[in-house]
Amino acid sequence: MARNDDREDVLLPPLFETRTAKRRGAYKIFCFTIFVGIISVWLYRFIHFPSAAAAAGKSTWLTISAAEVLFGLYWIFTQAARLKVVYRSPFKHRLSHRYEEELPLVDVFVCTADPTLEPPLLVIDTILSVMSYNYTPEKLGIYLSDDGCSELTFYALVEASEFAKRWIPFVKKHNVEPRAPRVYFSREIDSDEPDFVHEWTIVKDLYEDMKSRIDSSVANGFITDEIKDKHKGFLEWNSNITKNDHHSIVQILINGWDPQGIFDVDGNRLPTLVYLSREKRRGWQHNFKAGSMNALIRVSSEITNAPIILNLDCDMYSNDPDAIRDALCFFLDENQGQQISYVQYPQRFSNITKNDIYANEPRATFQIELAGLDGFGATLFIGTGCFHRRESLSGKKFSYEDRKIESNSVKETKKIRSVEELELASKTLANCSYEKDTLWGKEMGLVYGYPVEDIVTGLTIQCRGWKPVYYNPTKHAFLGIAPTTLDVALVQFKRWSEGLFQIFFSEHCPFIHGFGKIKLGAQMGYCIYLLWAPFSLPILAYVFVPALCLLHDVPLFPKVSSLWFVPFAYVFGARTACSLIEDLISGSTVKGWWNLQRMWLIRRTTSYFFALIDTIYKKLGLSETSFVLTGKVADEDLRTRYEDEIIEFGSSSVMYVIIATIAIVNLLSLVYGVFKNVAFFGFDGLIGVFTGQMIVCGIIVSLNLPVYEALLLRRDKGSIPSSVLVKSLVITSLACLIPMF
Ligand SMILES: O=c1ccn([C@@H]2O[C@H](COP(=O)(O)OP(=O)(O)O[C@H]3O[C@H](CO)[C@@H](O)[C@H](O)[C@H]3O)[C@@H](O)[C@H]2O)c(=O)[nH]1
Ligand SMILES: [Mn+2]
Repeated sequence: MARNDDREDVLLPPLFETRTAKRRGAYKIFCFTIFVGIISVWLYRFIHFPSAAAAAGKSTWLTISAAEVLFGLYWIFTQAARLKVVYRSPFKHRLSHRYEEELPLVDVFVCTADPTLEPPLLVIDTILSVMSYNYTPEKLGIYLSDDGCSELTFYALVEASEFAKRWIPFVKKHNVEPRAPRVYFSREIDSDEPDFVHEWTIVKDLYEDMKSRIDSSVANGFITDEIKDKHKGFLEWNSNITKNDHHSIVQILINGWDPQGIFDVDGNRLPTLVYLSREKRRGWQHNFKAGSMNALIRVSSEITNAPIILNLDCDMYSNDPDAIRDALCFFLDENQGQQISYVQYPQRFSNITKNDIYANEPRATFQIELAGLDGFGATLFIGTGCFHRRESLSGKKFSYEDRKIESNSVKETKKIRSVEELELASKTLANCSYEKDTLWGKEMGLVYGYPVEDIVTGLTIQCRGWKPVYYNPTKHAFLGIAPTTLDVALVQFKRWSEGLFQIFFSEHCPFIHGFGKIKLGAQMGYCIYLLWAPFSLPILAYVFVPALCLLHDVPLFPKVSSLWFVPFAYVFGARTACSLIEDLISGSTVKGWWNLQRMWLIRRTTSYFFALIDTIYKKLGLSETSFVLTGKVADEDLRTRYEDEIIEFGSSSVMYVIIATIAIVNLLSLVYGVFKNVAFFGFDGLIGVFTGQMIVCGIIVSLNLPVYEALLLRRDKGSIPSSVLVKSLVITSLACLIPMF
């Protein structure tokens, strides 16, 4: 990104603006009142510690007090992310005006790993959407990394490179969106102008033809010889190749700089398009997505070497053809741009239902928390939808001195080397042995050793002095596919919470690694996420202890008439109201908020808890890090239920046993508590010494209504199998026998 030094930088209006959220003063006062409430709760627990003669047991009291102390501390962390919320807005017209001719090269990395879970058609939809950016094609390099080493995926990419010749001129001429053909053609035609309709029909037919060719290859599971003859790339595959054992494959499908190269039907150039499948061998660590990103960084440096890199998961199509320009406003801003290492967009999805049944798009997190971390210069890197400065991704420390080294021209060597030479040279860079005894995965590229390579990499980049930014535009820049079953959603959260907790427990712990390098607020902000797994314990305590104590007539909370009841009620009420308001102003619905509360309860008691256990296992060396891929396809029957917002259980996962047990224990206690207390004391019983526990059970029961339904009423494939019901009834009976002391 060469800067023209003749320009009077200081006089130029900035390319982006940063606004700090207003009314933070009032919020701080409100926070303070909650804080006082929390302290009072702690104080109550301390002062009223049961004496030997008291009805309440010491251990239960201790457990619940510990849970409350942890909740309070966690709440403090969440407030760190709310102290300085900032919003960014780029000015892309200024960018075009000032830099149009000298805009930098941009490389786009798309990662895929499995042709079944991530169907090739889905992958090329993403590829085609980024190929059609409103950006000079010569300046775009698109790379697909295929960790599945699948001939089918490669074939789909070959087809896409052909289809692009028709697709790109069509979308650019008519300015249609979204530029992902699968999504675009699944919608109604958006104009009745004859010329357009004509062209639309032609392109759609081409798309349908391509789709059926790809679909039938996928259905066959192999590529016919007739197809194989059409591209030399297929020669790379032989019968010995498996997903986990194969040589490096690099195929440059479109060489965007070759004068005799490939042009679209209007005679315009097409972006460079490269297929990569890094070498895999038994006995070598492949490091999941981080490994593939690092291979991409090296291979692309040999071919296009763009100073800016956009990285996307294979299901994240580009929904805004101008997204590159928005992002460049940050990097090219004369005053602040130099220190910006990456521009992260929130992870949005195309298949979210109105009330987001699995809470896949946590609105307040996107709108407030991540923006709050940005305020501390600690924007999280969340793995996809992120523009990077190649330098910062390659391990460089930020310094003001050597800031003018970036280039915006195609690597000189590239122009004199043939495609074959380039392919040969880059293959070596994707070999297993290449990284041996190097700093890759440690100080260079994405960091290895964690299933959440993104968060830890972002943290190390910040610790090297860079200041990433978070940008949350109204028009979603990228749209992915969110899990549509509870199982998949919970497994995903298990991977995340496990990976996050591993970071906390490693040399990369923000308090250690970030000490003196990032702000304290940022370190605390990171912990909101890194501590998900251990925070399953206080929640588990809170869903079981009050309920079981109620069953055993052991009181845990102050009487309603006591003054001590006030802090409990206030902290709970104020926090609930606050989270509801935050979600509503961030665009959620009341039902969406309620669904989020249910998902929090479920995740914390299942995914996070299992993650905690597995982390301990790993620390003891009993198991290895794994990466369970998130499925991106759903069958018809399931899709209808998803669209109707009915939770899909449909397996007998142990996680469901926990969910069902919690639901049953609390229902039982609530019924017992209400009957017993009303029977003895009438209305006074309802507002007596057990009120607090009845409220806790009541809330858990109401969050679990869909669980009872799935356990008892539903008969569809998504209901909870009766084996789960039986197991949880057994556990419930045992739990009820535990003495509460
Ligand atoms: O060995 C692997 C495993 C995964 N992937 C790719 O990584 C991406 C993310 O995998 P997915 O199964 O979709 O996981 P998600 O939970 O949806 O991913 C989120 O969480 C990951 C970290 O756990 C981040 O890497 C992702 O960017 C982020 O979207 C996909 O494109 C995969 O193809 C690889 O390339 N190689
Ligand atoms: Mn994903």
